[in-house]
Amino acid sequence: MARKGNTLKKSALRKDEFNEDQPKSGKKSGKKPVLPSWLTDGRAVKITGVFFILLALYLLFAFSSYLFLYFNWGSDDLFTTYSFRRVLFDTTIEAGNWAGRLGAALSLLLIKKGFGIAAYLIILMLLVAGVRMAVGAAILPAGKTFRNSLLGLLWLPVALGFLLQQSAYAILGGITGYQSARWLEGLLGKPGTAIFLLFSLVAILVFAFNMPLELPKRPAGKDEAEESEEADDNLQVNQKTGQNRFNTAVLPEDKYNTVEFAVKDEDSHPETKNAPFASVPEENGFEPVEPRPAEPKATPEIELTIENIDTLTENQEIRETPDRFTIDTEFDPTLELPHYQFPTLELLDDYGSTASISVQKEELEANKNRIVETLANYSIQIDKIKATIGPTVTLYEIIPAPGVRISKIKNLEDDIALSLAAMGIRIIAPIPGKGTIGIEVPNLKPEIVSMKSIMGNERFQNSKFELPFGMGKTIQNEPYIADLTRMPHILMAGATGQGKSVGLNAIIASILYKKHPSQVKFVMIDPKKVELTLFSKIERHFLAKLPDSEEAIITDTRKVVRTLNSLNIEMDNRYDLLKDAQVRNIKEYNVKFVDRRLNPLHGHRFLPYIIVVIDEFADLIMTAGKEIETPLTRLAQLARAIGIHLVIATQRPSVNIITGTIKANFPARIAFRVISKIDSRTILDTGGADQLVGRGDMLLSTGSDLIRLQCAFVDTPEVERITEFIGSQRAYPDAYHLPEYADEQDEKEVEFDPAQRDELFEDAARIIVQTQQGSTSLLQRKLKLGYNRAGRIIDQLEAAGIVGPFEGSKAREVKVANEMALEQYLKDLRPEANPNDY
Ligand SMILES: Nc1ncnc2c1ncn2[C@@H]1O[C@H](COP(=O)(O)OP(=O)(O)OP(=O)(O)O)[C@@H](O)[C@H]1O
Repeated sequence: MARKGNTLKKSALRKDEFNEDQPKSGKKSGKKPVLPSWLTDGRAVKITGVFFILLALYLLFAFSSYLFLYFNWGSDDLFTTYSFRRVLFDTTIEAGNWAGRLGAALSLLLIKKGFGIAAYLIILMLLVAGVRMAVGAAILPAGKTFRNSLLGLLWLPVALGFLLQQSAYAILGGITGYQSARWLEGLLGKPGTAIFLLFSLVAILVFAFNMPLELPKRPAGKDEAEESEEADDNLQVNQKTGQNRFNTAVLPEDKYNTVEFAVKDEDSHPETKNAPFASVPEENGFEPVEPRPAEPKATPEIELTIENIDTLTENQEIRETPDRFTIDTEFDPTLELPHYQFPTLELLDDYGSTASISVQKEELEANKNRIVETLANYSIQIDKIKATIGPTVTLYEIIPAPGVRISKIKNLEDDIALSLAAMGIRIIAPIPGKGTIGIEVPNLKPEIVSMKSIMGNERFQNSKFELPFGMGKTIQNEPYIADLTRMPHILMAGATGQGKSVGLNAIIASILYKKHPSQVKFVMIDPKKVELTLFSKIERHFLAKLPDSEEAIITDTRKVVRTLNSLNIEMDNRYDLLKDAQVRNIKEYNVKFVDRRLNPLHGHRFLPYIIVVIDEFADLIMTAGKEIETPLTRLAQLARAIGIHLVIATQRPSVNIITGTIKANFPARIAFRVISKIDSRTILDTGGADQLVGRGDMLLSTGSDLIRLQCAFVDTPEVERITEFIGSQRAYPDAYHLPEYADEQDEKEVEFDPAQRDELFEDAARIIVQTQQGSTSLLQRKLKLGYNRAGRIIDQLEAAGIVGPFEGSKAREVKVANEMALEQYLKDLRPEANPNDY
């Protein structure tokens, strides 16, 4: 929209409002300016500013000279003998002051008769105002300087007048100060005046500087002191040396292998030995070839080309990342742990050569022949087959002969799979965006994609994503690197032993390799109690927990409910901060905070990302149902903008676990091999996951795309080494604390009181002892109770010694062997049995 003339607000004092956008003439408004332009265009302001600066310098000379003369030669008091007017105009009077007669007169007025040395504050105010008006720069915040200087002009003369009244230095408080102090003394007495002055000093300091009032502390603990010293040292060291945070090796970008077969004749089947391979580099296991010239032949001869074979070598270069510290005044959250070293690639294992793509030409040929044969049986003619060899499967891309309908091939899906007789075949008809049909056939010798090859890849190392993670390799052998903030939550499913835990570890490890502990925190929920325990070593670096919780890896369902609710509070708090900062998301918020445009005194703080990892979600939903689902869904719906992301894994992808609401809020879903097509549909909304080969073979759905990946493999010893490496470094005093959340249950939980036990306590005890299963969900079912009440009863049973403590996904131990023993036990527990207790 075009800007209209003369619509900008004008102010005589604001330099920045007189900018280029200002209309050059008043033509459009048609009105004549009331004031001359030099008054309104900022020139007058500049001139006044320069005048103030020079006046400040003049007064500095005058005051200093006045005090110098006063203390060395007694005085330069012209006023005692001459009038102010005479001092100004009588040229016969000689002033000793360096600033002449006027300087002497002003000093006498402002220092001796006025405010004593507090008069220097007037110079300060003139300077601040002058510089601001002349060049638009702020040497000090103007408002605060004026306010504090005026308070100083009030307090300092009186205080000095009180303290120095009998000494030769009484002039430092000025006559005003001296007389005010006398008056106060008459009114309050000396002690009263001293108390008043002390009180007013404290009041001014609190008012002006928000001075904290606290009792003197014991000397700071060793850790704290060292930490802050180190922070300073580090800043210097790093500024000087430009030390880097990574010292890690980089692997070059992976190349992929594509093999092309061309079908020349559909009449018969090709002979493997005739396949036109050229010389074979031994280490690759197969060879680049030139396509053979198409010669008319009697057989359906197939031409094979292999494009673009490249051997990967490891650790080719050491990459240096940009300097960690810049010399400026930006807030740097990483200085909280300045010596933190990022994990190095040496902590990871290789799992054989990263280059070996071990599909042999015989295997390729055999598969190709079977595909051609099968299709020929159904009279489907094909023009060309192209094979792309991935780490686990090879994709045979078929270009049908003109006139062949894709739907025909699609209908033959099952037959083709059957005749290829291999597990893990997946047919993609057509490949989205191409007019070809894809048949994925598992390799006889699948390749393990090591985490090292992903982390060492340039794409990962140079990634500018907020929360980058390397999931594995695509069928083109390229690393798949994504940003968790864009996902923004991940739901992962797969039958037991198919690679979920490894997948979770790959995501967590990626982020540990890229992020400083101040930038990201994990909330780890592990009802199985085994998978995530390794990460407890990095509790004080990377984990977040409830303030009263001892364990940072959350295994108890009750605590999970509390933690998820607490995360909801954290989310609401963060939204308030974002609103106050007038930004839309955590990224903008942190940029503003780092630029020091948000005041920590108003509650602003650097916000780390929080990643909530849940291994075995089904267990939680089975035991706590809605209590888990409600806060979790709210997080999934709303937490993206404030930097909370969820990564959830489950063995059982059934519809009662992965409900519609949960699915709707998790657009990114990962499926490892599942048992049935129905499970595949539940997780991905399509089949395919039941056709995977297992061991990290996975499908990733991002809502629009479905990609087959081989998940990066990171083994337990590797995770141990990473956590050990991080855990052995200097840490925060504790894990990151989430806001307090107490549910009603916790309040009641404190102590078991037999008199207050639930009325179903005894029935519950009988059910548990009869079935010998200490399970909350059993009580829920049998007694038709909600989770809260069943949980409360099970706690009471634990306190009464009938069941043992919570053991994750396992049922609690039942400590009473049979019903007879229980009846006796219950009898003893009844209040009537122990009358003295009440
Ligand atoms: N990406 C991978 N590459 C190679 N092997 C893998 C990969 N992922 C998993 N495996 C193999 O499968 C085994 C089981 O994997 P994992 O523990 O991740 O399964 P899971 O799905 O978590 O099982 P559960 O649900 O029983 O915990 C691993 O010990 C490993 O041998």
